[in-house]
Amino acid sequence: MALRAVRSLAILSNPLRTYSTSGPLVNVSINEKTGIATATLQRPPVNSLNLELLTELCTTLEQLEKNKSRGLILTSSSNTVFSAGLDIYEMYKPNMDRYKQFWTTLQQTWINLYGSSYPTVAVVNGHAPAGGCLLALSCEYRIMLNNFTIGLNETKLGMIAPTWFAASMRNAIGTRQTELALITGNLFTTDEALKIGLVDEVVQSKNEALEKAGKFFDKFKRIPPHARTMTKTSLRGADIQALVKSRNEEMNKLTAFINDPKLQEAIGMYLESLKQKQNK
Ligand SMILES: CCCCCCCC/C=C/C=C/CC(=O)SCCNC(=O)CCNC(=O)[C@H](O)C(C)(C)COP(=O)(O)OP(=O)(O)OC[C@H]1O[C@@H](n2cnc3c(N)ncnc32)[C@H](O)[C@@H]1OP(=O)(O)O
Repeated sequence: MALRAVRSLAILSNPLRTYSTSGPLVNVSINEKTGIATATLQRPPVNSLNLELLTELCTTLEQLEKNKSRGLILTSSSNTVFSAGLDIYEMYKPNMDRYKQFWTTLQQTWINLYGSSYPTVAVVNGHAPAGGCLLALSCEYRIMLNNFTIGLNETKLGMIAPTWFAASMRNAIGTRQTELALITGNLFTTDEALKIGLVDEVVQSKNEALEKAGKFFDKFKRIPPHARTMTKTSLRGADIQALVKSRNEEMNKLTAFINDPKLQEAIGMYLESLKQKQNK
């Protein structure tokens, strides 16, 4: 908490620096006038989160923190998919060293995004199942385009959403709605998501979403950054600490979980069903 406060106070005195962390899978641009960064996921066809994409995103978030960013918009280069969630191939017959690196990077990406000192907006311009929903939930504000779906659907895949996925959803929609959403693995339509507060605004176009995102950032023009950050930390810090404490234990459980032959069979069948869908 104290460190974050010191960092936040530094924001008041340091001029904004420009920098570039763009990579092949995450394009980063900075609006020179506002200092707001836009990170665009660009891993066709569905921005599934593999180790390489997560590593780039994680590094981008670290750089934004280091450079005292004014804010971040997280969005997708696809017109139909924000992110299809974790790359299922990272969990299918995995190489265990890579699998461990993959989960460690996912955990760190979440810590960096959910706990960022700078304001964050997800412009959800397409479907956002599972890990895609997690990324959106990790931001402070979600603006979604109409006619897509969003949710933590892990139970439908025979998996369990880790506790920090659940905590991120609870932070947005409360315990009751989270329990219902998780046990049913529901994917919400945009309008349903708006109704329960899973997203904050629904818009018709990406331009409109970007305009609304600008209005969200404007709210902080007259708020001292250290007060903003400390308030966010007081609300989200416990969720982050819980993961930090249980990281190793979670990795052991995840390792045992993924090596279960029945789960591997189920994942194989799910991948097949996704392929079949394309052939129809
Ligand atoms: C404490 C310890 C215990 C806890 C245990 C925890 C256990 C582990 C927890 C797991 C958590 C998992 C979270 C996840 O994120 S799992 C991923 C879930 N994602 C999904 O179910 C989404 C699947 N995809 C879709 O529904 C659609 O693709 C959609 C996003 C709606 C886009 O549809 P469309 O535009 O029609 O595209 P296609 O379906 O045709 O897909 C195009 C190609 O992309 C491939 N694809 C899709 N999704 C994924 C994915 N997530 N990973 C890898 N690949 C994916 C799809 O197969 C097509 O491939 P191809 O062209 O080769 O046929």
